[in-house]
Amino acid sequence: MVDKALGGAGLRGQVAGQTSICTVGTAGNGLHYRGYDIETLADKACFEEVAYLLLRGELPNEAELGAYKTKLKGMRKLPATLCEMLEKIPADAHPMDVLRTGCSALGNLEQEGDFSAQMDVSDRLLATFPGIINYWYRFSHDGVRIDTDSDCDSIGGHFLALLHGKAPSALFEKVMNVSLILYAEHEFNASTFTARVCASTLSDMHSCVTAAIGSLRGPLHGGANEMAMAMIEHWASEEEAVSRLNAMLEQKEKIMGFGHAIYRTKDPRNAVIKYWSKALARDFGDDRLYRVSEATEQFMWEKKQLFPNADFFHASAYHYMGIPTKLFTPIFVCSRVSGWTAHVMEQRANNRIIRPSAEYTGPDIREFVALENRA
Ligand SMILES: CC(=O)SCCNC(=O)CCNC(=O)[C@H](O)C(C)(C)COP(=O)(O)OP(=O)(O)OC[C@H]1O[C@@H](n2cnc3c(N)ncnc32)[C@H](O)[C@@H]1OP(=O)(O)O
Ligand SMILES: O=C([O-])CC(=O)C(=O)O
Repeated sequence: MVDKALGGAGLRGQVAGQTSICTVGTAGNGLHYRGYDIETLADKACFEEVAYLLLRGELPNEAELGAYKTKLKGMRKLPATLCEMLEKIPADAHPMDVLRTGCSALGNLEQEGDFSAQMDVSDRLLATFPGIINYWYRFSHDGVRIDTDSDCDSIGGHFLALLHGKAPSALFEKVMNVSLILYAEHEFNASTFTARVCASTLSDMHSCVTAAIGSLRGPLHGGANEMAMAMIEHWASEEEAVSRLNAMLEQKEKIMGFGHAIYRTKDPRNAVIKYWSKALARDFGDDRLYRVSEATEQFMWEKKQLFPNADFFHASAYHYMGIPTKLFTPIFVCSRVSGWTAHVMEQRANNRIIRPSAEYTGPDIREFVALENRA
């Protein structure tokens, strides 16, 4: 029986399993990866260090980090067959579908088999996702067959290098690094829970991640960063933002990039990405989007006590770095795959098939009526 006090809809408040990877909102509004505070990680660590922490349980020392970055760099090349498949996907496909297909295709070409190489499979996905999405994007949009290797040794820098065909500025590489850290992990969110349900059947890693990408795609989850951009990009001023928001709320529309299933007063990732969005606005030389975003934040708090989640200021930040809006959510995948695969391995290590019960609301037991006798 669902505990009504916990607000059963959406399984809110129910403990659905154990994890040692992450806590969300336990210390008020805090977020910790394996005990480390998110703000400290975003300030002092690089994304590869954080991925290592999530996947292996401890921060690497200098030699371990160097070796890990070298390993990931050496895993970037895509199989030729995968490139051929990506070339067949049309330019108007949804980029999250491209990644979902790319992940699934890789699972055919490089089958996981038994789980003994699960760490290498996880690293391979982490290393190849920037190449998969950018190979498709550059081929379908620019007619270019890119080399999915780049000289950048950070995953964030590598993503931008593939997209723009040149090494990113130090500022852009730093912000990508911060962004990937912020997005890497978030306990039992919808996509991670999807991955764990799939893992609990003892399915392979590629199936778990493919399923998770499907869940992240939706606008109530990862897709919100793109929807936020679509909302703010046409607003010329703070005044226009406020009048449009008023109209949207009157129509009972949801404001994308606001609210959260767990946090009640703030999302700790917001202040971090907001800071970097402001720095990027200065660098860009036009802060309209940033000002409009700040006005939206202030209005939403005053009017609805709703705060920006991780997605909202990512919209302006990514835009300032010259990233097309349709690639926003795929970047989330390039990061969150570290959390998903860590959860799959954790589920496998202490598994019982996830199979909750349902409260039945259909008709009582009734007699079957033969087809010819039905009204
Ligand atoms: C990285 C991430 O995945 S973060 C989440 C990204 N998603 C978004 O930004 C989409 C917009 N936000 C939302 O749809 C929701 O806030 C969710 C999906 C994130 C959380 O949903 P819930 O847990 O159901 O929200 P919650 O129970 O706190 O909602 C309380 C009330 O606030 C309203 N509300 C919540 N978010 C919003 C919003 N963004 N805009 C307008 N109203 C909102 C709800 O409609 C609800 O109103 P009601 O009681 O009249 O029905
Ligand atoms: O935890 C959630 O429900 C959504 C979220 O913020 C995330 O996955 O990063």
